[in-house]
Amino acid sequence: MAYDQSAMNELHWLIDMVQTIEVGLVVLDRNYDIQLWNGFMENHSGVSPNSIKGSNLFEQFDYLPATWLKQKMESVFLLKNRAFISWEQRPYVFQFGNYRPITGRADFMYQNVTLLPLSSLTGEITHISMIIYDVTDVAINKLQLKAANERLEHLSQTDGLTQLHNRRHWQICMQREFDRHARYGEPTTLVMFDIDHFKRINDTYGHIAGDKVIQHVSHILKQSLRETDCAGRYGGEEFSVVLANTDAKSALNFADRLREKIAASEMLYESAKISVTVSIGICDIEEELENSGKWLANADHALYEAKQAGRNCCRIFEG
Ligand SMILES: Nc1nc2c(ncn2[C@@H]2O[C@H](COP(=O)(O)OP(=O)(O)OP(=O)(O)O)[C@@H](O)[C@H]2O)c(=O)[nH]1
Repeated sequence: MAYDQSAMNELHWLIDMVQTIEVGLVVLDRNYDIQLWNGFMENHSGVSPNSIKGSNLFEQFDYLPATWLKQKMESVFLLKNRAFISWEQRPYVFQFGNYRPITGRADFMYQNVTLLPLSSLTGEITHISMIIYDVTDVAINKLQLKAANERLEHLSQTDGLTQLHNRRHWQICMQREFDRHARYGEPTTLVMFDIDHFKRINDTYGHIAGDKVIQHVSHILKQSLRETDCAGRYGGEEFSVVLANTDAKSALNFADRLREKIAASEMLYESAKISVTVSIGICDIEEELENSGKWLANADHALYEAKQAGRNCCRIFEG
């Protein structure tokens, strides 16, 4: 008798805990009809256990990804194994609002869900249980950390003045294109250019005007690029571009168009109209090129020749 009493007590406590625990508990039968719906589910869905018991889960919540979820549930019935749904795979299964004040930034509750086979007294799997965990805090923290890391990564790769790749990151891209050429042999060309007599701009109009000219030139450069081109600010007023799938002749077309666009444009600074020109060096990858450093040096040499030839012109490196 005393044993019965204690067992009854235990059962009572368990039911109480199931009702009040801060985790969602749902039991479904073989037809996905709801057999148990605890307090957590009631609080977040607004639907009481009495009104939902016996109704079909997928009819009750028609937004549920039925095909996908049924497939997972069938495998739980069949293989008698647990299955997990992580918020990273699917942010939520049940569309519940997020009421937590600390994570007010999320509009919905992120969830991890476990599907658990429930066996009858004969050992048959007749039901499954869904256990729904609110992981909004963890998810938001992780997403914020990821976003912050992405911002930091972008900052560490980007030149602040022009928003082009900075020198270090551009060199990594350039090396990648050099290696790609070694593997696939596609024509790849390096273009380096430098603003002519830039010192005079600084001396005449001041450093701020000089900075604006650098931004102006990089803006025109960005407009001229294709998706696959990799452009960077190599140094103060020196820019570098790797043109993928482009031979020296096509690169010369690109470079001449860019040069003409820059020469034809004007930048307004205070009441002054500032025009600049650029000199451009071009070098494609030849078979005898030992490394990317030599490629860069050759393009730089071609740029030097363009300067020597009177500036505002392009030169292709001739070995
Ligand atoms: N405003 C500004 N000036 C810079 C920046 N980086 C480098 N410079 C200046 O750019 C000038 C480069 O001058 P030089 O290398 O002599 O070349 P240049 O006057 O352009 O002459 P050429 O290249 O021979 O046509 C220097 O005066 C640098 O101080 C920058 O970020 N902003």
